[in-house]
Amino acid sequence: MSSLDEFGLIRMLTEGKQPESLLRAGGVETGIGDDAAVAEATPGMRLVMTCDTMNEDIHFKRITMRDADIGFKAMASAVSDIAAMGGIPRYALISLSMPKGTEPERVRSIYDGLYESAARWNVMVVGGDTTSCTGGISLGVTVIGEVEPGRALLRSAARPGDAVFATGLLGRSSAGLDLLLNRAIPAGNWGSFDPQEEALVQAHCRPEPQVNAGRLLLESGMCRALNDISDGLASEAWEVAEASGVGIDLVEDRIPVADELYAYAARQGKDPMDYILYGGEDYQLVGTVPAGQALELQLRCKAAGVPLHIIGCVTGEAPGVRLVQSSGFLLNLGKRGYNHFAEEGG
Ligand SMILES: Nc1ncnc2c1ncn2[C@@H]1O[C@H](COP(=O)(O)OP(=O)(O)O)[C@@H](O)[C@H]1O
Ligand SMILES: Cc1ncc(C[n+]2csc(CCOP(=O)(O)OP(=O)(O)O)c2C)c(N)n1
Ligand SMILES: [Mg+2]
Ligand SMILES: [Mg+2]
Ligand SMILES: [Mg+2]
Repeated sequence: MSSLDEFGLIRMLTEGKQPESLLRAGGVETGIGDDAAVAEATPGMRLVMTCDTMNEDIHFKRITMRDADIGFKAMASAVSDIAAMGGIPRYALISLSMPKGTEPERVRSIYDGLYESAARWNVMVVGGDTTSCTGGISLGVTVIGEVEPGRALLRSAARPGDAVFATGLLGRSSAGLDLLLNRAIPAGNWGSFDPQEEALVQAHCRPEPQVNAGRLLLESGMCRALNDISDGLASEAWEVAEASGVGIDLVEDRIPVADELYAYAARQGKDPMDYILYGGEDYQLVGTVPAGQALELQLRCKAAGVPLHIIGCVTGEAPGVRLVQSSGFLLNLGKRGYNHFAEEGG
């Protein structure tokens, strides 16, 4: 980072990435360059606010993600929390910390990915903060969005008798991570993955937050609770169960397993459910709908091209999550998922 000072660096990373006309159309009055950003709030809407951080060696390593993927995924994971509220993402602030001596090319690529992700979900990057640090790279993304008053989809809204659903396929990101860690080839030089492996790697490096699904679920008026899956299905279902004061039964035979996950898990001698329940970083949504409306919601989602799988039900049991196994055995699932402060790290 020798040839650039902090301000030159910020300019290099952000200048011209989102043209003035786009920012204006997106509601930005004052963007990057002043003490703070000023942007429009849609009259009558509420703000939805969230942040997520990606740290080197915790969320990514040189062998697991290309630099552009890091930026893409940092934005995607924050947008996912807006999606999980049924909100519309609008603005983002980026907090970048990196060790002195980081190659400018590296951060430039991270920002390419960040802006690619921002464009995808129509998010205006309005500011941030850049600092040096002693560890690895850290990228924090704050996203501000909007939602109709009183309509946000909360973890606490599940009721006994609801059906439990998940959008899309789970466990693939975690299997992709497993694959990348086992191969231990520097990111960008992979080259040798077969198409099924490539799909797992893609799920890990380029997750797709379910913004359209979240909006559809809110607008349907049928969805009760909603949560995004960052730490694994078991952990996120537990969050809904505890916040709502209900039990959740997941039915193993109803949880879809992607072909590529099935094949990879079989090769590893592992159960695909381990990736699905405890892996995380899928950024799909898990939620509940009154059972009598589940089919209607499913049809409405299908018509909009949003997959919705009914994977279980909400019970009046004490808060907890159980798996109805294919054998019929009822297994109590631990709160286990990715845990930053677990002894073994995760
Ligand atoms: N350091 C913190 N200070 C204040 N609030 C926090 C902090 N970390 C997390 N939270 C809040 O705690 C809640 C749960 O956070 P987290 O588990 O990270 O959410 P998610 O998994 O959906 O990203 C959120 O409301 C989040 O804003
Ligand atoms: C090198 C590496 N090791 C392990 C993981 C797995 N991992 C790291 S953080 C995480 C959970 C999601 O991150 P978190 O910061 O907890 O997101 P949040 O729940 O706050 O959205 C997972 C599964 C990874 N992505 N990369
Ligand atoms: Mg978090
Ligand atoms: Mg979340
Ligand atoms: Mg999150």
